[in-house]
Amino acid sequence: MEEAKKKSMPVLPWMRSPVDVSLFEDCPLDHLPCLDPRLKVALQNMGISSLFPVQVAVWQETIGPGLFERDLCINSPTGSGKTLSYALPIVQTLSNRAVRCLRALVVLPTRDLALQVKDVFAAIAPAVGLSVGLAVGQSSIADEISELIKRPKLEAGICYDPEDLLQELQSAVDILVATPGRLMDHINATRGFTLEHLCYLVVDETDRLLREAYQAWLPTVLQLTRSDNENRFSDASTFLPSAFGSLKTIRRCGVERGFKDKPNPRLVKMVLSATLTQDPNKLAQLDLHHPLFLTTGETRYKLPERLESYKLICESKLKPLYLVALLQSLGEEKCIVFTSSVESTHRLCTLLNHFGELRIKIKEYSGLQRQSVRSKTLKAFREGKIQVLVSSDAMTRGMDVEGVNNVVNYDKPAYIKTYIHRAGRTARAGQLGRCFTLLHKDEVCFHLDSF
Ligand SMILES: Nc1ncnc2c1ncn2[C@@H]1O[C@H](COP(=O)(O)OP(=O)(O)OP(=O)(O)O)[C@@H](O)[C@H]1O
Repeated sequence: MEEAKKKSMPVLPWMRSPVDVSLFEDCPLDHLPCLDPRLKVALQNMGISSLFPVQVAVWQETIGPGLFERDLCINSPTGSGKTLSYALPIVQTLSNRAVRCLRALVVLPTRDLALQVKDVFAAIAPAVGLSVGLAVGQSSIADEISELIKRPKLEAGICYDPEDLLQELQSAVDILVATPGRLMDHINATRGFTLEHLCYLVVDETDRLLREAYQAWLPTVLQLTRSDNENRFSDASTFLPSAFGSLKTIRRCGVERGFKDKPNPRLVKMVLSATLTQDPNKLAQLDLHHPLFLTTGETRYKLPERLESYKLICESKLKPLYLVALLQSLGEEKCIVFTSSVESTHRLCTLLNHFGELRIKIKEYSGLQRQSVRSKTLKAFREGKIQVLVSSDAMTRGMDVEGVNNVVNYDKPAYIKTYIHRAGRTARAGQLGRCFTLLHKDEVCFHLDSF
């Protein structure tokens, strides 16, 4: 037991004395210190009357006594409300900005997740006069640029000297939610796109984003947001883009834009996941400043409180029949069935749709499909027009669909982390949920509770 505990002990010293989020309780909005009344109304309009524990803990480290002095590493279960935990303090802090420029950047691994997070910001930011943009490649790059960059003189019908153009371009957004690919497109080629004034960088689903280098987006962003005295430009030339549309984005020391006499603040980083890596090499890429680790309880990963996990043991060849019987018993409840590959997703979905007894709508959702098809399916699932989604792991991370009561692992997840993210599509926000895993008797040693 002691051995096991030692083994799971993080290597990094600052990870060994975390803030335990499980010691926090829900906090009614009326009792939340310093909450801007306009944001309180916006939250109430979203149906939120109190903050969840992770949101209260992060509030303390940002708006509360912590005052954003440390970078935050947040490891909190799926569905525990991590999105609002960073969105709310960022919006509240930026609410007193005097001049619009890009001050917060949130990076997510997929377009659907970015859209979801943008919706959360969009529900609160306008209440305090802030504007939120999206850079995910959903529309053409030209359309995206016109959403993100403003040309004041042109708008006012005034002719301008092309030489002055760069000076005149301004950000049309205060907060940008982006996927790494499109972010790099703007960094490389969009005139007037600058990270010069960035104050907050959020890396959501950190462990997934750190696995993928995506044109060196992270070192590029870190380099572009370093202040002059830290900036060794020659070192950067190894990865900085050649076209380099954002040469001007190198952060300057000096006065913060719109705040007279206030020095440019340090870039604050917030990194989050339900399965946050503890690997020092991976975390080193984030170049964290005096980081504070927030986690829930003593175990490394935690499942949602109200998740019920079941193992269904059957012979491999009978799996489809077991699944049909299970789906029949679940009636019209929303359910996501996970398979191990895009090919088996397609096969299983086709098969299920041939079972006449299943009087529910079943659709496939996988990485093999075009984004537009996936988005349409997801919308129909959200609206309850589809009851069952058969999905590959494209769906496992972060997706938040209301009313998903059941998750089925048709194929056993290869890793505990995969189990956590799949199961976490249900039992969100304190709701009840069930996760069924179909196993062959030789696979029963797969311990769902071994973490
Ligand atoms: N304070 C709150 N009160 C009620 N509902 C909330 C609150 N905060 C968040 N929610 C809801 O909880 C759900 C889960 O939130 P969110 O998607 O941020 O979870 P998460 O921790 O990021 O999960 P994952 O790790 O799966 O990405 C969302 O539907 C959100 O609207």
